[in-house]
This record gives sequence, structure tokens and C-alpha cells, in this order.
Amino acid sequence: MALVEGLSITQTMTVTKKDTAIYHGSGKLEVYATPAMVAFMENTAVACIDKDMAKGTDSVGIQIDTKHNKATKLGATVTCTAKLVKVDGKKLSFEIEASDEGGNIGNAVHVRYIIDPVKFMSRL
Ligand SMILES: CC(C)(COP(=O)(O)OP(=O)(O)OC[C@H]1O[C@@H](n2cnc3c(N)ncnc32)[C@H](O)[C@@H]1OP(=O)(O)O)[C@@H](O)C(=O)NCCC(=O)NCCS
Repeated sequence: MALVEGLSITQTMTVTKKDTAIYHGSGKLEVYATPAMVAFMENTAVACIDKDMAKGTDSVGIQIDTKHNKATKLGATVTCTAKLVKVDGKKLSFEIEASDEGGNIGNAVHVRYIIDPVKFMSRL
């Protein structure tokens, strides 16, 4: 199937010590880290399009605008939904929402760019 606007996927994860702000160095507290949430958001966007990517292509993240709205404790379950909202040539735009058992914890607008992984790596 081609990449069509409206594609969406939901994933869940449990917050472990490796997902906390003190572990990432992004803060001093044992709470779900913003960079861990952002990584899970990007991972969910990748999973959303994975099976519909043309053979020999991949995507790289080029932009993510995130709001972290509420703290999440160790051991909580985080649910993340990514929706492909715009396909503009090689540019793919997503709306992403994360929540825990208490409701919304974060939102993001994320853009990925379709690349040829062989050419991309050869330019580094
Ligand atoms: C994706 C990438 C290869 C595109 O570079 P390029 O092939 O030279 O293409 P361009 O610079 O012409 O950019 C293509 C489009 O993406 C947009 N774009 C590129 N980087 C962007 C960024 N950081 N933020 C917003 N838009 C960006 C450009 O404005 C352009 O938009 P347009 O087509 O509407 O004019 C390059 O931006 C890149 O390597 N970014 C880093 C990606 C990365 O390493 N991510 C982490 C690994 S997943």
C-alpha cells in the first residue's frame, strides 16, 4: 500500500529507570524524561509508515515540535498515537499524542523526509 494521509498507529511502553530524566541527564528527578518521550514519539511515527515505505527507501526525522504537558511516574504505561496527516512529496508530517493512565502527557508535530539510505550514508 502507498503512504496515504490518515494512516495511524498506537504503541505502548512501560516507564523504566532507563526512561527517566535522571538517567538521561535531562533533569534530576526519577520521572519520565522528555527525550525518552520524544524518542518514543519518533519511534511511533516510524512504525506508522514502516510497512508502506517503498522498497529501498527509509525516512529521517527533520523536525519535531513537542510539548511535554504532565509528569509520568516510574512503572506507568505510556500510550502513543502517531497519525500521518500530510504527504508533500518526500516530506511526511505527523500529529502525535502521548498519554499515561491519567490522560494526555504530550503532543508533537513531527516531519520526516524520505531518503535513499545508501546515498544518505555515503554523504556523511
Ligand atoms: C533530510 C535531509 C537529507 C534533506 O536534505 P536535502 O536532501 O539536501 O534536501 P533539502 O535541504 O533541499 O531539504 C528538503 C526539504 O526538507 C526541508 N528541511 C530540511 N531540513 C529541515 C529541518 N531541519 N527542518 C524543517 N525543514 C527541513 C527543506 O526546507 C526542504 O523543504 P522543501 O522541499 O519544501 O523546500 C537533511 O535535512 C538531513 O540530513 N537532515 C538530518 C536528518 C537526520 O540525520 N535525522 C536523524 C536520523 S533519523
